[in-house]
Order: sequence, then structure tokens, then C-alpha cells
Amino acid sequence: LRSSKRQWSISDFDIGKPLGKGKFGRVYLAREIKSNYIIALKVIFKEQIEKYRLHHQLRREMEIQTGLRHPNVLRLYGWFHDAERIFLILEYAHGGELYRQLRKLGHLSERQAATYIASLTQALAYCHEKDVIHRDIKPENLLLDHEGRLKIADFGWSVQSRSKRHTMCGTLDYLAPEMVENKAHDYAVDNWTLGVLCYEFLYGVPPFEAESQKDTFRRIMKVDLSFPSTPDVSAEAKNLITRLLVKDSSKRLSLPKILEHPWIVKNADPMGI
Ligand SMILES: Clc1cnc2c(Nc3ccc(N4CCOCC4)cc3)nc(-c3cccnc3)cn12
Repeated sequence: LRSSKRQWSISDFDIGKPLGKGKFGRVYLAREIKSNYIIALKVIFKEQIEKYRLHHQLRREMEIQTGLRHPNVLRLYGWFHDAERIFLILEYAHGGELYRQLRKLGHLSERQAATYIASLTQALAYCHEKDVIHRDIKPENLLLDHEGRLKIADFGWSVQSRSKRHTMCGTLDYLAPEMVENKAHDYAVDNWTLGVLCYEFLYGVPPFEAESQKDTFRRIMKVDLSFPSTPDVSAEAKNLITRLLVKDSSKRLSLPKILEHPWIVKNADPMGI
């Protein structure tokens, strides 16, 4: 699907089944008719964008996403619009949502968790090089390709799938203390989030989960971190998590240091699968 500047329109595509829906619109499986290329078509309603005054954010996010080329970042090939909708032409992730796999398995093996964390770290290092931060990473924004390779699939318009519980929307679970406190955040928020995800991949629940958002807020601010006795997780994995979930953002393990961490070196599959 050459991402040349040609003008796409809805008549270029056969629309298939809906993959998920969210506040701003839906995602459909689709096929570009001339090339038979399978893509995901994200439909965003203009009146929703206007209502939430998100024009500039959507445009910025789309410009960013189009410029990103990395094996672990979902491609945005292009976009087009009609009177009431904006259409994003996205790479189709055949494996679906990582979230669904995590729920199905309960928790991941140390090898699988380390492989996903290494892929995420490489994708984030690439994004940071391109001055893109805070990719709002949470399991619902992580997809898998046909080989099971992780793809960060968010540009702030994450969608909730029909089948998935909506516990995720509006959750604080993945936000770093400086985010939760609404302070200026920098690149290091993503390092914190990697710690949260690593914990959730290994235990099946996020580290600061609580009954209410208020309690989650308190647990994040206190960095109230504890490791359950089951599943049995290696000391190296706990060491990495502990070195990421640090309140002082300047003291969190850097992305390059994560890739050199013994647990990652020992467990991550170099092919990212
Ligand atoms: Cl963007 C984008 C690119 N590819 C996808 C995709 N792909 C995808 C593939 C396979 C299955 N499976 C459904 C169960 O049986 C196995 C296959 C789901 C989604 N899903 C979403 C999405 C978005 C929101 C909610 N839920 C899914 C967004 N996507």
C-alpha cells in the first residue's frame, strides 16, 4: 500500500467486520480493492472531534504516526475524510490484542514477557529519538502481528473492543506519579509504564490496582509495590520492575540500560517473537 500522497476515498476499499469501537469511532477490517491489501480502517466522527476540540491533537498524532517506521510500531499508511468522518488507513495486526492473550493465559511466561518488554523498549527508544513521548502504552494499545510480534497501536485514539470489559477506559493504572499529579512529564513516563506492563505481563494484574481510582492514585504516589508469592517470578524480573517503578523519574532505568538488564538479556527472544 504505497503511502504516496494519492487521494484515497472510501470507494477504494471493501469494508469487512468491525474489529472494535471506541469513543471516537470504530475500527474495521478492510481490503484495498486494487491491490487486495488487507488493512484496518479506523473511522473517527468529525462531530466527536469538534465536540472535544481535538482537531489539533488528531492532526499532530497523525503526522507523528505517519512518520514512524519501526517493526514494533503499527504503520499509519495514510488518511482521507468525507463530510462527517475521518478515515485512518492502518496496518492490520492479524494477531489481535495483546490484552486478549494476557486475559486468556492469565499471565505470560518470563520469556514472553521479556520479549514484549524488549520490543516495547526498542520501539520507545525509536519514538524518543523522533521526539515522540508518552505513547500512552497500556495493554489495550498493544497488538500482535501474524508472527506474534508486538505492535504499539496507539496515537491517542485507542479503541475499546466490543468483547473487552471497559475497566481499562479512564484507568490510572499505567500512569506515572508525575502524570497522575498532572506535572510536566518527560520521556521517563514511558520507563515507568514499562515497569507497570512488565509486572502485569508476569502477574496478570497491574501493580497498583485498587477498588477505586483514589486508592490507585494513592498506591502510585506511594509506589506501594508488592510481589505476590504466586506465580513464582524470578528475582531478576522483580529487580527490573523495582528499577523502573521509581518515583524520581531521573532515577528510573534508562531504555538502553533496560536492554542490557540480565533478565532481558537472558529471556528476550532477539527476533521479538
Ligand atoms: Cl488498528 C488495528 C490493526 N489491527 C487491529 C486489530 N486486529 C485484530 C486481529 C484479530 C483479532 N481476532 C479476534 C479474535 O479471534 C482472533 C482474531 C482481533 C483484532 N484489532 C484492533 C482492535 C481495536 C479495538 C478493539 N479490538 C481490536 C485494531 N487493529
